Amino acid sequence: MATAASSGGVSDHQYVSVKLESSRLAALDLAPHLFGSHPAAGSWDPTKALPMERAAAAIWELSCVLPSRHETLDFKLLLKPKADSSECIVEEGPNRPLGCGSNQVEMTDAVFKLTEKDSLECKVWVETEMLSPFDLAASWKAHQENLQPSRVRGTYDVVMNTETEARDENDFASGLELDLEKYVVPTTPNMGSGVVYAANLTENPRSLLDTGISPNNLIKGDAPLNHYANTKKDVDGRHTPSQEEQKAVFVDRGVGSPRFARPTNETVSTSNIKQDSEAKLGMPAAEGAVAAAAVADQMYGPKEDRKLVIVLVGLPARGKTFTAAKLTRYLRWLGHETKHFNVGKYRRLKHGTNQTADFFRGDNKEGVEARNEVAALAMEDMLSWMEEGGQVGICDATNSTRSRRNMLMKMAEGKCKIIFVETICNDQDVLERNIRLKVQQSPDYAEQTDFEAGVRDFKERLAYYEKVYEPVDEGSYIKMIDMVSGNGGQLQINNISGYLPGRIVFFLVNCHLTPRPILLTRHGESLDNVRGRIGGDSSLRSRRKDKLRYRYPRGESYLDVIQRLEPVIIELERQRAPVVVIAHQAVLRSLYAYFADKPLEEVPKIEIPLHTIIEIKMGVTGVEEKRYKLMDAVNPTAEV
Ligand SMILES: Nc1ncnc2c1ncn2[C@@H]1O[C@H](COP(=O)(O)OP(=O)(O)OP(=O)(O)O)[C@@H](O)[C@H]1O
Ligand SMILES: O=P(O)(O)OC[C@H]1O[C@](O)(CO)[C@@H](O)[C@@H]1O
Repeated sequence: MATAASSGGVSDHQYVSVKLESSRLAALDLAPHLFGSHPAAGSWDPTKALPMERAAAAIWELSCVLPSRHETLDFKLLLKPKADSSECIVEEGPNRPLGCGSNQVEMTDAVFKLTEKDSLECKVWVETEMLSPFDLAASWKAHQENLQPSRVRGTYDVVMNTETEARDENDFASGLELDLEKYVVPTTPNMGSGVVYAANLTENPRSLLDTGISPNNLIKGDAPLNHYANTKKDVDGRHTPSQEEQKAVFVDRGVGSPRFARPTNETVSTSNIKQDSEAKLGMPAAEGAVAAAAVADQMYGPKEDRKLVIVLVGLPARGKTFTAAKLTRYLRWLGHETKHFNVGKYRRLKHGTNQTADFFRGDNKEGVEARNEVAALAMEDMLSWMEEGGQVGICDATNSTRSRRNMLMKMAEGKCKIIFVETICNDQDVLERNIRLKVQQSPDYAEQTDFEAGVRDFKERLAYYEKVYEPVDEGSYIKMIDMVSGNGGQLQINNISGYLPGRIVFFLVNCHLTPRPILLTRHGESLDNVRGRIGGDSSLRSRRKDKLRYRYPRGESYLDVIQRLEPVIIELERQRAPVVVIAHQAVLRSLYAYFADKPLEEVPKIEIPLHTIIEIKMGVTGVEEKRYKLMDAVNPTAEV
């Protein structure tokens, strides 16, 4: 089993997307345009400015593909009255430069002077991303065929390098004859059908659910992430979740009511809790040399060190749930029984989804009690699960006061070790983007029809939290400070020791949010592939009984391969440029399982077809997948 990984190189074309948001613009009958120094952007001639497409009620966008090694381009936005486009209003301030190079998202305001007394402020996002060869090929082909604006990533794009139409044999783009869009194949609902709101995928609150109903029917973990992307229900295209979806999960027992007894009739599936002797001893399910270190720690450490609780800390919209979900995926992939308990999910279940900012006020005694109560319930559920064999529990809430953290520490005393992971972000642009994402995605705002009112409410909630926030300086902690601002940020650690905490620190220090594709593909079809043979002692098929753990004589099991690939996953997380991984199926299955969050037992069965490219897109909302099938395999049914 071998891995060949290379980064970047194939195409250094740059995809640029400019988005403008204004709730006033449509009513003013003004159409936003972009013009700039490049001939394709009108060479500063307003009459040749490029119109932006209306993407939503208050959003306009334009995307373009810039050639490799382009000169710095300057541009500006301008507004043209729909009735008389000769009178245009150019945005105030200096030109906006578009440099050549890295992936980044930038958010600034554009100010247009409508009259002497009236100015219009619009939010503007400029996102640049190194372009995958597939998107480039599709765009190039469409441009060649139609000489029309084509679509890349779902938005219209303009190909800027029109003057280089004369074909050059050495030019990558001109040599591509493949329209990869037509090779796109449907993918599994797991990653392929869009990103899912991460908090929905966390543990179902067992202590809050009535008996006799499957929790999976109650909380729809696969609900699409963006309310606005759903069936049009109102002017902004917001999706209002069905009453059933919201109400079925709502079991209101009143603020400050006594704790509920845990249902005697267990309704939560515990099938994935290991019942074998290994689990009872608190041993990790993972095998191989790396996991041996964890086993040693667990055998010789004090009892409470055998179980680990990671308590997230931070103001709202700081990436706590995002970080918790990522850590959960990583630890599970390494074979550690890990569960993510999101207190927001408990809160929504017990108190409904329509709480206003007032509920989160630090001086709202009832609200504080209610929040403490659901946090305690989540912690209790986590500790019970740990007694049943769980190894790492992740408690995801703001946990923003010392008294809340004391309560959690008391509950965990003598049972498990606690590490606080605090996410701090002071970058106003990142925060603004996060807040807007939250209002788009969170079930808290699913019924709010006025997007800006939702943003205001969330900002008010945030301000209440800021008033009482006490950063962590107690116990064992990892502080992630401005890790996504683009400048690298910093990680501060205090009182961290042991194998697993060490791995967690190393993982977190390598994670970032820069959008980039990771391309997975198998080697070319071999004669053995055609014959359906995998060589060696493959007919031993002991292997058939337990393909995940079976270790070939002098060889490896899938679990061994996963352990061996751990540094590759860290490297894929660390890289900011596109990466292509060409490898054998077992290696790709193991890597893919990480990104798609597949349970270990499924790894040996994951289908990684020949002649297919799996594009994994990592970005600010999580992981998405797209597949391209380039041709059929000679023997597609051959098991390898
Ligand atoms: N370390 C980080 N710092 C800032 N933003 C981050 C970080 N990690 C992820 N993000 C971004 O923050 C966005 C919002 O994250 P998330 O929903 O996890 O916030 P949260 O802190 O859990 O908020 P809340 O407390 O309101 O539930 C994510 O979509 C992601 O783009
Ligand atoms: O009770 P705490 O610690 O504020 O944290 C839980 C709360 O955090 C939030 O994520 C803040 O936005 C809410 O969804 C949730 O109710």
